[in-house]
Amino acid sequence: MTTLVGFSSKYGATEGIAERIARKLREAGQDAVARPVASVDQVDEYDAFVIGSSAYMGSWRKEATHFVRRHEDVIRAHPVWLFSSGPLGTAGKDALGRDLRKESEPKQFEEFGQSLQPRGMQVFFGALDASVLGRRDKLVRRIPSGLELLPEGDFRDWPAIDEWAAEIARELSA
Ligand SMILES: Cc1cc2nc3c(=O)[nH]c(=O)nc-3n(C[C@H](O)[C@H](O)[C@H](O)COP(=O)(O)O)c2cc1C
Repeated sequence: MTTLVGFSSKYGATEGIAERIARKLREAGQDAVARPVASVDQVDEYDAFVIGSSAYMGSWRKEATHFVRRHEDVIRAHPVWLFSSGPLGTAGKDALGRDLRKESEPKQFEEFGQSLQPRGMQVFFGALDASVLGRRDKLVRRIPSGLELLPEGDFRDWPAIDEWAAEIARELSA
């Protein structure tokens, strides 16, 4: 039984999360590989799916959305979990006191929550290195409150990621 941890990552933060999940699954005795979704053509060889993308402007990256839509019939016939990497900073709540991870759910969680009936959908804090951002992303950070919403740093919560991977491993071996 092989699990695909398929990811879309613009600057590497989500790739790191996907690699970590795959490693934790392997350490728990599961066969798991992390692959960029853009490099996966055939999904028939996988028996379970963990699919994740970073979120930009409230949305998963296009290649992740297209991947899921293209392989929806196969994916939904197997155990599936979705994750998104996005919110930045150390606060758990936004300026209005709302749960930041809940507010950072990409719109795809609603669509694929319905179509795939995933066993879990999880938002993880992400990472941002301003020095590697493309021109447009740099400009977005310059809009009013852009720097506040998109602070620089690595906010990935490894214990939370490990715990989620352990939960998946437990379900897969049940
Ligand atoms: C221009 C820009 C827009 C962003 N928009 C969002 C967003 O709407 N929601 C969110 O949760 N994170 C947002 N982020 C944060 C990224 O999703 C986060 O840095 C993520 O971990 C990057 O992962 P990647 O390197 O794998 O692409 C944004 C970051 C940038 C630079």
